[in-house]
Amino acid sequence: MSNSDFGLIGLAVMGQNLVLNVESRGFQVSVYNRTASVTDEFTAKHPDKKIVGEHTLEGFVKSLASPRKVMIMVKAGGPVDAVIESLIPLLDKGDIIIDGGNSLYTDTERRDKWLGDLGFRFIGAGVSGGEEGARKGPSIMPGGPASTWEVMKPIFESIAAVAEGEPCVFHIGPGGAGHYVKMIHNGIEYGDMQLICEAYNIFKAAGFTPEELAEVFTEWNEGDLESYLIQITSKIFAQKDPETGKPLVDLILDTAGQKGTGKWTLINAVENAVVISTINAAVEARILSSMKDKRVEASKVLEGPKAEIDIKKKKLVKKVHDALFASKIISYAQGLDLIAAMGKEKDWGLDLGKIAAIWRGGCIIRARFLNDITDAYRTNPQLENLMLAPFFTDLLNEFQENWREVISLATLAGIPVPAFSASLGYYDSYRSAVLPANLLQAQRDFFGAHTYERTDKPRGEFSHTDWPEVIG
Ligand SMILES: NC(=O)C1=CN([C@@H]2O[C@H](COP(=O)(O)OP(=O)(O)OC[C@H]3O[C@@H](n4cnc5c(N)ncnc54)[C@H](OP(=O)(O)O)[C@@H]3O)[C@@H](O)[C@H]2O)C=CC1
Ligand SMILES: O=C(CO)[C@H](O)[C@H](O)COP(=O)(O)O
Repeated sequence: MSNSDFGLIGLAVMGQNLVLNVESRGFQVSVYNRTASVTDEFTAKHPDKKIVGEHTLEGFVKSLASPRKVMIMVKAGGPVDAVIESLIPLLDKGDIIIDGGNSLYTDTERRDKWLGDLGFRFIGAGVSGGEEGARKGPSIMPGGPASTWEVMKPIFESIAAVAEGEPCVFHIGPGGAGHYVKMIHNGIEYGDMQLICEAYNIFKAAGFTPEELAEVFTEWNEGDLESYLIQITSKIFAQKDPETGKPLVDLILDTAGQKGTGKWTLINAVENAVVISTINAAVEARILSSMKDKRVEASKVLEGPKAEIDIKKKKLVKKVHDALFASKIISYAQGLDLIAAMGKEKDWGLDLGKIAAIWRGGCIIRARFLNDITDAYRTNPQLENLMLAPFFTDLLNEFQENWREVISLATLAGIPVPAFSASLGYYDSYRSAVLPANLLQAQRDFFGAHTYERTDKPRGEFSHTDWPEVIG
């Protein structure tokens, strides 16, 4: 048998499906998994495919054509380093290692330097699309040297999703840029998911059944909210539990898991002094959801109104649609703002139009409105904030009344809407020519002589006041 064009290590959900995808494009693929039985089961399931299963890393490396292209799809963190360390003695200079997992971008930068110094080539590529995307065409966000990308381009372009005739992959930038953009993609994913959950909670309080919600989300998916997450949500509401015949969603415990990309996004936002309040609220909502026992105890003593919303269902659907869409625009505005800030800070030369374009297909956040985001940045690559692109300004102006009403209705009924509220708070703050920070500056000057600028003096000229003494 000839040597394989591509090798993949880590045959869990993502790895297996990526292998099948690569193989289906005409490449021969060698595979290796730490637990050998997984390799055997996988190759036995696909006897007619050009897939070579290996039980040892030595055999795996030997089975690859030069320069070797080895993709690692294992758990992020220590396992990636462990696999790289085992590969180093077996590879030749010039061979290419691709980490396709959800690695923290700073780890990718460390690995980029480590492997580069040893003469290997390294690509840190975010891959999005879950099981189905990996199999049929994910969105891929590769970072690393442009020359290494050129070698990988034919394979990556052939396996990626296609949106509007364009492959959902391009060279994002050097070093950790690809994994960084994937991290923000996931932060935005958290925001999208939480906003949908808040809409669901409001609908529940208005008496919608899961069957009715399946219809609402199906209808939404045929309009301007069309997206993968809205689509799967409609399917979730329609799903019955085979054991009980009840809607499955009603039987799932309300405690959310998270693997870290949302938290990393928040840390990075704080480091860059960029507001991502919608994503922040989404991460915190997952944390609060996981405190199930504490919430159950608190629900017995802390009072609030009955969670009931009394409004005609059809009217509510339109209002919640507007609140959801407006909040979603804010979430993307914030995520893209963070990418722009970090891109500048790191001098990565990031292209927001191209990034939005590769999120239009394959990935979890794929959505019809990413076409409009792509257009907005292609029209004006220097766009200050997505909210200020005329298309989105018009939508926000149209939606803002219903958005406020939904948040008021929810708040008066004691229904938590942290991501809706955080989004509106950002919108209202951003559009306020005057904020109450004058008082804040006075407070800072009062207790710490931090000085302040005055409205009647030029910017950059700082004043201080001898405030009255307050301590005894
Ligand atoms: N699942 C998803 O929807 C998505 C996942 N990702 C990312 O892709 C990567 C793979 O994800 P997924 O397919 O879900 O698999 P998991 O993250 O569950 O990882 C399981 C794989 O990692 C291997 N592994 C774990 N520890 C080690 C180690 N110390 N040495 C060698 N191999 C090890 C396992 O081997 P063994 O069988 O021997 O245990 C198995 O092949 C992760 O980084 C994930 O975050 C990205 C996008 C979507
Ligand atoms: O990267 C992904 C999707 O894009 C993975 O599914 C990831 O695990 C999602 O994050 P979390 O597990 O924290 O919800």
